Amino acid sequence: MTRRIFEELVDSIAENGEILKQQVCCETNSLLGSCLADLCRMDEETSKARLAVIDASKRLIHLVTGPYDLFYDMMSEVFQVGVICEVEPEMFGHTPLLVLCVYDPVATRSCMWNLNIIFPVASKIYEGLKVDPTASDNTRCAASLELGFQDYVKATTRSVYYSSLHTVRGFNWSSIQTVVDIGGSSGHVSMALAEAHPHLHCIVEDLPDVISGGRETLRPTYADKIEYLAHSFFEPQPVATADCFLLRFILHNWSDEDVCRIIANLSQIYRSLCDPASIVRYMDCRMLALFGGHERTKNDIVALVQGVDRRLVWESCTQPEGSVASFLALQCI
Ligand SMILES: C[S@@+](CC[C@H](N)C(=O)[O-])C[C@H]1O[C@@H](n2cnc3c(N)ncnc32)[C@H](O)[C@@H]1O
Repeated sequence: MTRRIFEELVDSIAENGEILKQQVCCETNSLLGSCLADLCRMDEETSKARLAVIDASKRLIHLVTGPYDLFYDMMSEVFQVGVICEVEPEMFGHTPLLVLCVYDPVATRSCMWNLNIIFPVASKIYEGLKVDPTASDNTRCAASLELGFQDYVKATTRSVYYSSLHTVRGFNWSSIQTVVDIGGSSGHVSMALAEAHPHLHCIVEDLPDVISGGRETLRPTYADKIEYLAHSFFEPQPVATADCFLLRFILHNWSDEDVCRIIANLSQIYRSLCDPASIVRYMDCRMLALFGGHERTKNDIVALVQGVDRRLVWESCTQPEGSVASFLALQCI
């Protein structure tokens, strides 16, 4: 179909162009202006041929260049992004932003992050708002729906390897009165501890939003056993009288430098850690890919801790059977 129209247009231009050519040849140069429209003695046949050439040429341009209006609409969308602009009518050029992206690797990566991560996630905002119109539940936000990150976390924490029962059973809690559950989230580990060891007083520390969520949902049975404290582990530890600081799945997504800052903010440390096993190596890779952090062996931790405070000395390491993590006990001498 397109081929037939193309051939008809080319033939029409050739045929009518021939008629125009004859007229042009009859004119003396002095009478011919800057274009054929200026032909002074144009008879009816020539006039028709001229209009036919104009019409066929326009249609041929559209056929060869594609639907220009649609193309222009699409370009107008691209203008909004700010990387291409219309330098002059129908002439497109790069903006300084695009030039920056070409020469600055940080700007390029930032654009790629937006294109690969943010834009696909943002496309799920509508679905997220349909299930959670207040947009207050991060398990149903666009990122969770698109990337399934919360499901991944849920599935991991549900597995037996990560069970809080290992924390409950794997350590001799009888000598401890007060435990600070650093980065304790909504307090699920403290609840398991309080249930199994009723003498324990647990203080759950986490970021303010997490703490207010935990406080609101705490069951009355735990009211006198668990308290909540909004605190960042990058600030000096406010609870000076605790017997034990529990850091469960806290250090592994931070760099050595950050881990040193976290440790330096504590006066005594008890840290659960496992010896390298295949599951830990797997976790190690995930921490590296997601946060630039990594899992640490007993020796890694001891070296880090000693670098921060030489009074903190290695006491014991026990790995509850079936647990991915171990208890690493360090004592302040
Ligand atoms: C991987 S979760 C571990 C939760 C809990 N300890 C467990 O074992 O299931 C890490 C926790 O650290 C908290 N967190 C992140 N940055 C923090 C900070 N600067 N200060 C205190 N808590 C923080 C997060 O809100 C989250 O609850």
